[in-house]
Amino acid sequence: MSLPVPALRFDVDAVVLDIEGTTSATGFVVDVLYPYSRARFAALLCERSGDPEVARAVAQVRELTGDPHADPAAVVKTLNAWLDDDRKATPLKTLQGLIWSEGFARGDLVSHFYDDVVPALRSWHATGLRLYVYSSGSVAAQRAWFSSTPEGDLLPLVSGLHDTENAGPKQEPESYRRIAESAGLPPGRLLFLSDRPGELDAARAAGWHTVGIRRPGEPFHQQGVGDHAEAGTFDEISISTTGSST
Ligand SMILES: CSCCC(=O)C(=O)COP(=O)(O)O
Ligand SMILES: [Mg+2]
Repeated sequence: MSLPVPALRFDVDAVVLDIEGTTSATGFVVDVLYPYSRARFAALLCERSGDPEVARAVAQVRELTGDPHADPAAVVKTLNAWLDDDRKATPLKTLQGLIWSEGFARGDLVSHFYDDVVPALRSWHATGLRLYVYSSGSVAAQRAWFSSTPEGDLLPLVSGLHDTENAGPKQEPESYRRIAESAGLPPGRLLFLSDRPGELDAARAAGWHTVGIRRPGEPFHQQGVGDHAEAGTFDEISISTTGSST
């Protein structure tokens, strides 16, 4: 009996991965990580207000809310409201990243990956394909996420981490151009995997290949991924790398 042949085939040099809804369950992020950060915002702002990253994020919250004098309690209230809406605001993600990376380092947290993801990442990496992450979660959060997985440290598989701070918003083509430039690759040599059609549209507008990942139970599963190629799991995607860009 022969194995099923993946329907989607690409020749690229790099795959760029979204996390929530793509490599990993939104439910895990919302049910495990969000409460963990919610319980610690007040202490972080109170005890580490002098930390430059905390101070910068607080200043960004004040700017975004148009309230330059918001006190720590008001800032925490805003952060919690953004959490309730799963709003991907950069200062929220910065502060969550600080809290989560300490939680992962302490062993309180272990990340989640769908079953098909880690074998695919290992096998793609083994063929010479470069793997990058582009997530609304901060670079600090991504580093902790890939370091502390149920299958050990996966960070050595990853060539670079991108977030809304170093690349820009995920729904803007310019962000994808920035990532391609930092990887030193032409846009046609990059493949982006994401669950969100707006992100896939932006990547395609920048000249990238795209596959929408539609997993049952994920928030974007019903809506679909527009006219992008789609896969239910990473097993359905076959990637070769001829290195033709070098
Ligand atoms: C390790 S990142 C935690 C998840 C998160 O906070 C997030 O916003 C993920 O968004 P994505 O862009 O990966 O869908
Ligand atoms: Mg996502």
